[in-house]
Amino acid sequence: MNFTHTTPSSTSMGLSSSDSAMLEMLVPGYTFISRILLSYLHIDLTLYLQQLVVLAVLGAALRYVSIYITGFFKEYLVSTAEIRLDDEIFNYFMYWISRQPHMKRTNRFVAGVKSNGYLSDSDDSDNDDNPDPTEGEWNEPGSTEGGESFDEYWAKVISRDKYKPLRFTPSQGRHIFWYKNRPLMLERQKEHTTNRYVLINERLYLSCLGRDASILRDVLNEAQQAYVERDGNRTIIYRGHRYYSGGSWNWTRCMARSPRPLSTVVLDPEQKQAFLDDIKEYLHPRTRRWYSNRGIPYRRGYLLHGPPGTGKTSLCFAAAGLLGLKLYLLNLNSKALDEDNLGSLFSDLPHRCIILLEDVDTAGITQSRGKTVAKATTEANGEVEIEEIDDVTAVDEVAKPDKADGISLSGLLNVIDGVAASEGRILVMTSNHPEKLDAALLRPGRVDMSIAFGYAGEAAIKELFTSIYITMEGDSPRKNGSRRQNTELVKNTNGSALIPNGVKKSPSQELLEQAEKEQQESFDALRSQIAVLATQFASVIPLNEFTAAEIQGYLLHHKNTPEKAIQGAEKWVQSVREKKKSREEKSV
Ligand SMILES: Nc1ncnc2c1ncn2[C@@H]1O[C@H](COP(=O)(O)OP(=O)(O)OP(=O)(O)O)[C@@H](O)[C@H]1O
Repeated sequence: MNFTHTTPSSTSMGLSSSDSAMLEMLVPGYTFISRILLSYLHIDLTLYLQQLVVLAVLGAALRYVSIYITGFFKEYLVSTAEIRLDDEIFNYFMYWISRQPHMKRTNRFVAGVKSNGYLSDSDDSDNDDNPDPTEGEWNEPGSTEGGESFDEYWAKVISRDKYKPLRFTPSQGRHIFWYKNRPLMLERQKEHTTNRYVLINERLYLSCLGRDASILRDVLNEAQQAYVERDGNRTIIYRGHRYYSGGSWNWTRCMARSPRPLSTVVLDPEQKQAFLDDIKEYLHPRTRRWYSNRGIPYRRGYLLHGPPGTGKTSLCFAAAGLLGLKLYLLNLNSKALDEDNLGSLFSDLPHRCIILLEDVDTAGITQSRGKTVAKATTEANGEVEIEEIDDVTAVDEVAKPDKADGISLSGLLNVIDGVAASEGRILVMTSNHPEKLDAALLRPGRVDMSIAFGYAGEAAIKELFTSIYITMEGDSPRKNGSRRQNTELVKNTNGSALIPNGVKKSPSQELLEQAEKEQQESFDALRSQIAVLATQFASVIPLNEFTAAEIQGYLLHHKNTPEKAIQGAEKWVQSVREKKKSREEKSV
């Protein structure tokens, strides 16, 4: 007797195992489906084998052709711009697109209270990057606009703060929208990453039909313009930062703040002017040429030194605002920052900017590079005097032990002015103890100018007092609203409808002149009154003992009552002295 062993998957269906394997390859799941159909519905797929094979081959061919055509289309008939999350353009584009009318109509969007989502953890509606919409909105009781009490105003602000403005950006996937009568496609893609520290990484692809990508550049330029216009004249601050442990460091925009007028920084006017003139001279185009003609690296460094709270950071910030420069902050104390990252941060700096390294003496870079070191001491005139010393132990009390992590002195020196160091930037270092710094860090080329900030002398005390009590543009009137009335007058008389044609000097013009004169007189009277009070205040405060920050802090307690500030000054001096003494005793 002849037995032939058959299996359902081969002979019963008339298929060899190689045929099944081929079908399985063309139609994944074929074997499973055919068995189910045979068992439950008694449909034998092998009867339709020819048709099935033709269909499968056709399907595979179609898939291949469609991939090829899509690839061809993408490569030759479509232009695409890629936008990466770690670049500022991502913010520009998200800001721009969230304000486009089609974002109101789309049914697939990401809703959020931040415009960018990830780039900056502090870039939300609560910080300075988004101007407060309620700023200057309060109408005092009795004002012509219809006043409200502070409590009413505050209740309004608080209830508005509960609702952060919502922003809508396109969700993951493809979106078609129209720009200048042309269809554009935006694809938002989440990046797959194996790094467990990276929570989100994504890219945008902006495409248009045709090989001419100028429309994409137009969109991106417009996005940048919208973003930059929003900043106005505010000073943009970046900080060196990394997204996740082990990742690379980048400059992240952290806020945009109203510029600080240089006049509000109390410092010897000559020093202030010298600092500003020096920066301006450095930024002048002829200086760059001058440097390059002589082969001198085009770099400038400043050291601002003095006790805490004497205005070092304020001066740097005011200079950035005045010159419209971006400010880059970097904390050298971070153990996670290594020399490679420091180098790449410096090389990523734009050509014109201020990079501020605060408190360099605390950054663990105080150890010397070699055997011959120098001891830096601050002279009475504020200059940092450098004295060469052969023995390393001579500065032992200021030298920290080698750090396992972070930046070494030679690492810092290399990025500041090594062969690969960037050019064009303004480096500002601040220090509370310049005498602790290695002479190598202070030598010309690295520090070209040093400015000493000291405790407040008589002129500084008077200036601080005056700056608190003088009425400035934008201040609300403190009493009876006389300033506001004057402003109203200016507004009304400026209106063209109030000045009849052909009349040289209308009654309203005369009124305006009269009001301006009165305003000037009352301003002069106020100024001289404040000058007298400032002299009284300066006579009570011991000279060269308190920092500007301390004096300012005290005056802020009496910001509407200068007389009270003078009366309480002596008591305040005593209490601060006692606090300092007890702090010193504790630290000994
Ligand atoms: N010379 C000054 N003129 C005007 N304001 C000052 C001055 N010094 C300090 N202040 C005020 O004190 C505060 C602290 O000032 P700032 O941060 O500039 O001091 P700093 O010298 O940089 O201090 P630190 O060494 O601690 O960084 C600020 O609010 C600033 O307005």
